[in-house]
Amino acid sequence: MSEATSQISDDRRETLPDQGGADRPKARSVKPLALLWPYVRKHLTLVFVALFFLVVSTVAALSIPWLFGRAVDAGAGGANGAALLDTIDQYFLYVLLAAILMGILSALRFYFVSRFGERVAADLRTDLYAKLLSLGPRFHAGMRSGESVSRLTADVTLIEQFLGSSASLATRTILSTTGAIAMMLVTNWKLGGTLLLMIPLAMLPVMIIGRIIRGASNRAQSRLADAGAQASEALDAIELVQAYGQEQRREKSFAEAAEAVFQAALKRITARAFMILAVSIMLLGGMVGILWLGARAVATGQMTPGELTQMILYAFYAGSGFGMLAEVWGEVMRAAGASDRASEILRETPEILPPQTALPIASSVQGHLIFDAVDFSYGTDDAPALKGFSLDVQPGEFVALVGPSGAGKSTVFRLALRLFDPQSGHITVDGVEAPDTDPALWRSQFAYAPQESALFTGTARENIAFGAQGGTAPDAELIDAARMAEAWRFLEDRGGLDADLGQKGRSLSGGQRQRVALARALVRRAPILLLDEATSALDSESEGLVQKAIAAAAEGRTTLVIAHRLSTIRRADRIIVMEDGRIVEQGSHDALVKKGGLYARLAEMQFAAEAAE
Ligand SMILES: Nc1ncnc2c1ncn2[C@@H]1O[C@H](COP(=O)(O)OP(=O)(O)OP(=O)(O)O)[C@@H](O)[C@H]1O
Repeated sequence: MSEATSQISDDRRETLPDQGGADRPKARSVKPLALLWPYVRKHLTLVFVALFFLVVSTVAALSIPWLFGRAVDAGAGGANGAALLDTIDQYFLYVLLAAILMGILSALRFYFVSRFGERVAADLRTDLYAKLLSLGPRFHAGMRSGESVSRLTADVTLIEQFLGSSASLATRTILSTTGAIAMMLVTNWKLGGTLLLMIPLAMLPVMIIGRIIRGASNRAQSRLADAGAQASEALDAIELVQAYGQEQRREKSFAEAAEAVFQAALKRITARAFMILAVSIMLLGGMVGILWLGARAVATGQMTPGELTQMILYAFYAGSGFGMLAEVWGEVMRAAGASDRASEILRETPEILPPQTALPIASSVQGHLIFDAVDFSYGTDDAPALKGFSLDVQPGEFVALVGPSGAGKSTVFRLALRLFDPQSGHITVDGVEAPDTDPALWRSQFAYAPQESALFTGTARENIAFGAQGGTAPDAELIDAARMAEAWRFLEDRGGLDADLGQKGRSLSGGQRQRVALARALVRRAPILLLDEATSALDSESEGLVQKAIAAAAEGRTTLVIAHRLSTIRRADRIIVMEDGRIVEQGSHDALVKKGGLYARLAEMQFAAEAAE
């Protein structure tokens, strides 16, 4: 086959191991590719070097048929004996040199083009992830689960394949096809012209079948992705699946998906078989046709045998070039779709940004947290989650937030942490208003322990140090925090700070996870502690330990707890009872019980059993 095709298969092999993104939607135009320009511009030198080798290697490739033709003509040129052999040797030496040169240039081209693709992909991935991390929960809630990760991985892989392979392949194919066509016309315009008219005709069935194959491939890919998602969801919740005896149903639906993948693949295979048939017939038929027309032209003296040889070789270049362009086009459009999706994220601006001139928060912070007439709703169409919410938490005070589900307790925390900003009202720490300071500095005043004590896969050290300002702290501090949080004893048994907590901390019990999460909050040494107490029942020993840990954590800090346990609530200096986004009652446990309002009712229902123990 022609040089172009063998180079293509080399590049294809390079991209084969990573087929990520084959099921990602294509764009309708190539326009979104322009969005990659800032990344391309950063590496212009690399682009020019790659382009240089691309052009010269293509020219070298195009010279080979011509040299062949000359060699053949030299052989048929009437000279004889030693002179003929000399000429043949000479021409074949040229061909050999051109082939070696082409090999070297192609290798250099491949190196620089691929390096460029990988470079841009790495930059783009880093930027995308940084942007994703900077965007608030509102943005992430609006994204389908897994979609952000797909953009980070599958879409960037498509872009990488485009820049590191398809773009170069397309440019090279356009160059070599145009060159081959020009050379065909130069060699013999009559025969060249006839062949040129035939190429598109011959390509038509290939293109049609190619389209069918691509459609079938895409369907198979998306079926496979569906089946994969289904399988990973079930395997993730394997305990639930087995507990509910859902194995067979899950198996059946996966088997259906697997069958659908097979059916889609069968269509693709059938179309491909026809493609092989069509291509073989056309290739052989085309060759016979060229030879036939060529033989006649040589016989009538319109062409030399060398010119015929070179014509055949150029026709192969042009033919495979057309085929390749049709195939590469799909990849170009897919990459355009990928860059559209990637740039959609890059164009987003975080809701909460530092102000032009950020006010500092005094280093000797007291932890005086004030909510003043705060109104907030999550979306423009959503009912307000907080309505005229005012709360003044004194430095060192321990405040318990209680109220029915959906009352707005977690929302108070989210606003305190500036994950969202309120539509109206003010939130201040030690007199500094939230929007006047850098969000990172603002958040460094808070330590937060969520209800679902989310831990990361890794060691106790990594998980506790996650809370430290700057993300690292000496081991001694981590151990202190773990001790205070009543987590050290069980961690010590598992190897101390090096204890592997398993995937997302799953090798720990609920109560243990909570205490590690508390240790993580404690190591932060922040003046304000936000604690979302776990609702799940703990055995009385764990409960006692968690209570001790909370007491230690609250020591010397302003503490807000979304409280579900009577023991925590009793400890509170003040209980804030919320309902429907407002504070409806506040005071001490005894005073509120006496009042006989919402708190008294909640306490009766929720804490009766607990109090009885
Ligand atoms: N991300 C969100 N988008 C839209 N609405 C939300 C979002 N989070 C919470 N809400 C709504 O805001 C209101 C207050 O929710 P919030 O989570 O603050 O309640 P809560 O008192 O913490 O409840 P629970 O005790 O069940 O955790 C609810 O009506 C809830 O449906």
